[in-house]
Amino acid sequence: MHIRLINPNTTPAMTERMGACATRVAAPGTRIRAVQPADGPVSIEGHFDEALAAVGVLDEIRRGEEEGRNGGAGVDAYVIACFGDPGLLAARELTAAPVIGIAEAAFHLATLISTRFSVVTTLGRTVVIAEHLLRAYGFEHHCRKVRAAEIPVLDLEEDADGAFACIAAECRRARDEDGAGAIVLGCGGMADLVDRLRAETGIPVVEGVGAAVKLAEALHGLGLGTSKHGDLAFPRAKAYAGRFSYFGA
Ligand SMILES: NC(=O)NC1=NC(=O)NC1=O
Repeated sequence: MHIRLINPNTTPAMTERMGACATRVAAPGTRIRAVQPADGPVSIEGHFDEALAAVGVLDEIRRGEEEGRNGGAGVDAYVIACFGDPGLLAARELTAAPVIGIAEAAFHLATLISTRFSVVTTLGRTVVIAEHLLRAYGFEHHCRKVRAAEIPVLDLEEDADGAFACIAAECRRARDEDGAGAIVLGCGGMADLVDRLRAETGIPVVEGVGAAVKLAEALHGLGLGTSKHGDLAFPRAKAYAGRFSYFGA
C-alpha cells in the first residue's frame, strides 16, 4: 500500500525525519511518501499556525487524489503528521481513503495499553490544542495531564540534545507525578525520540507518526476507508473564488 505522510509545516528536515520514522515501522508492502506544503508556517505552534497549515494539508490531499486520477499510483491512506491534526475532518471530505491524524492515532493506542496516559508536548501555548482534541475525540477521561517541555518546535531540529533533555525531564515528571501508565509524545517532530524516551522512563511511550502508519495499514487491510455517507461525503460541487479556484468544480 501507498501512504502519503503530510508534514503540515514547511521544514523539509522534519518531513524527512518523520518519513524515516514512518518507513522504519511500516510493513514490508507499505510505501511511505513524505511531503509538505509549499506555503505555510515553518513550525506550527498555535491556533493561527494551525489555520494556515490546514490549507496546506488540503492541498496535499488534493494533489494525492489527482495523482491517483491521472494514472499515478493512487494513495491508499493519508497521515497528517502534526499533533494538532490540522484540517483532519476537512481532509476526510476530500478522499475515500483513510486520513489519520497523529494525535488521534496516538490517543487510541495509548488507551489500549494504559488506563491513564499523559501527553508531553512542545510549548505551553499548544497545551490547550491537545486538550481540545482529547475532548473532541472522547479521550478526556483517559488523559491525566497535558504537559509542555517548553521548547519551540524547531529546537527539535536546531538543538536536539537540549530539546531531548527538556522532553525527558517532563516525561519523568509525568511518570512520577501523574499516575500515568503511558506517555504520548505531543509533536510529530518528536517521533524519532521514542526509543530513547522509553529507555529513559521505563514506561511505554507512544508517538503519533508510527501509530498513524500502523492504524492506516490496519484500516487498509480491513478494506475500510473514510465514509462518504453524511458529513464526510465529498464537498458539494461549487466554485471557489480567487486563490482557491483550483478546488472548484
Ligand atoms: N504541538 C506541536 O508541537 N505540534 C506540532 N507543530 C509542528 O510544527 N509539528 C507538530 O507536530
